[in-house]
Amino acid sequence: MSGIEQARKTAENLGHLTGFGNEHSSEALPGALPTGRNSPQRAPLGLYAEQLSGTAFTEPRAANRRSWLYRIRPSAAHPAYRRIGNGALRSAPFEETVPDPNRLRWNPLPEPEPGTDFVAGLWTLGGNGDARQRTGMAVHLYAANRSMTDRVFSDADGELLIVPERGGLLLRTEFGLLRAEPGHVALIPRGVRFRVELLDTAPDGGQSPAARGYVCENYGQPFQLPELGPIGANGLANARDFLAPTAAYEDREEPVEVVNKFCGNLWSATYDHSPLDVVAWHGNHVPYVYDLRRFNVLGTISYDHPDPSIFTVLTSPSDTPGLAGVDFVVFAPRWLVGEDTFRPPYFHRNVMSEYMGLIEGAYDAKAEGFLPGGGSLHNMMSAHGPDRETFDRASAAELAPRKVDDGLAFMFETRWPVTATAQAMTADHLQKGYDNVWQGLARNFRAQSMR
Ligand SMILES: O=C(O)Cc1cc(O)ccc1O
Ligand SMILES: [Fe+2]
Repeated sequence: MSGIEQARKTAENLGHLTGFGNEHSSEALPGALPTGRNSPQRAPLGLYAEQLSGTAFTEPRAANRRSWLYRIRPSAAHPAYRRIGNGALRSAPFEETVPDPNRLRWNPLPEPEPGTDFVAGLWTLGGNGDARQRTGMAVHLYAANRSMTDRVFSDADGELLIVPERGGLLLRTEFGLLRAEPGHVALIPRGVRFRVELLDTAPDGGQSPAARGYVCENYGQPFQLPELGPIGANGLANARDFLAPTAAYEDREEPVEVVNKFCGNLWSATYDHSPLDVVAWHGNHVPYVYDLRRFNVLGTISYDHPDPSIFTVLTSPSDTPGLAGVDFVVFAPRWLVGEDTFRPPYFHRNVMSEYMGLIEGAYDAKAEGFLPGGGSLHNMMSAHGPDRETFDRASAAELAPRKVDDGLAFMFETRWPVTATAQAMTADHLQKGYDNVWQGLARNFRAQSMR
């Protein structure tokens, strides 16, 4: 059986625990989880107890994230970490280029070199804040053609929201296994070790595995569900649709490299066993997947185009109420029924900065040039909105109810401008002439109303 077939078979029968932010618990062997206490004098089955804290011990209950792991060896049993090359991964603070007010758009990443795994395939577009201060975010893309085998990755700098665009992923984590297909998002919390195996070959009939997508690295407060306010008790991303893994462990006494992203750099230490050796766990600092097609899209049933905050799946709050460090927003299939309304996204200038990506199909504000696997960056106050073709079409369209179901787009919307990396500004796949999509918008002004 090929690696892909094996991974597929594994991915097909995974158990899950449901619910966002729950105090989950799971054991791969009966009796592995201690009852009534976290740290018994001797943990069951000769396991080591270890707490993994994603928030300060003292943060309020509603925000507090931690898990207890019961593992074959404690994580502490490892030799020194040594620096390794960062590849195309960059980190905040982003100072390679001057923040750019221009609207920027990229085509998909070029095909990776043969033998590129998920970690080697990470390519940073830009970001903001400071990893050392646990503020801000980074936008990464990935393109991989090989499963990780004898190494695992973890990110001390932040949580990773993985948005597959091409090819399914099997995520083997300390907490168990998750499957993330295009159209799903997967979240790996800060510090959690994981290995990425690829589940698909390239769509062109190629034999080699292929995976491509986006990653929002969130240095700030963990993503949470947005408040619902007057929407009520249900809607948007429903908590029950978030799936956490059930415990599954590797008992491998052989060298496994742990690649640790720490304050912007990659460090490596080789354990003499697999650190995915957690037999039981409980807590709420856990990885999860969410199927974006489960998003309960709310919008106008009268007139006007609501602000896209209505499409927020997850938000990382800042210390200022209502101001997100970063929001993850999805443009999912939905009906448009607004009367006397310009239905696509309006022209706007926004204090927040918007990175957009496309998982499949097309996006309703752009007639051409915004491609699956590509992305656009509309930084703080940069003027953008529908391209000329979209404006002309939508201004003349007959306003019958219309289903928009030909694409799945998303946005990382962040409080601070995104400074691009040098590689992003010099990349061949940075589009030239993006400004032209707004050229030729006709002057329609008449001093006298025709109504
Ligand atoms: O396409 C964009 O720019 C994202 C976006 C979508 C929308 O519906 C309203 C505002 C906005 O920034
Ligand atoms: Fe926008």
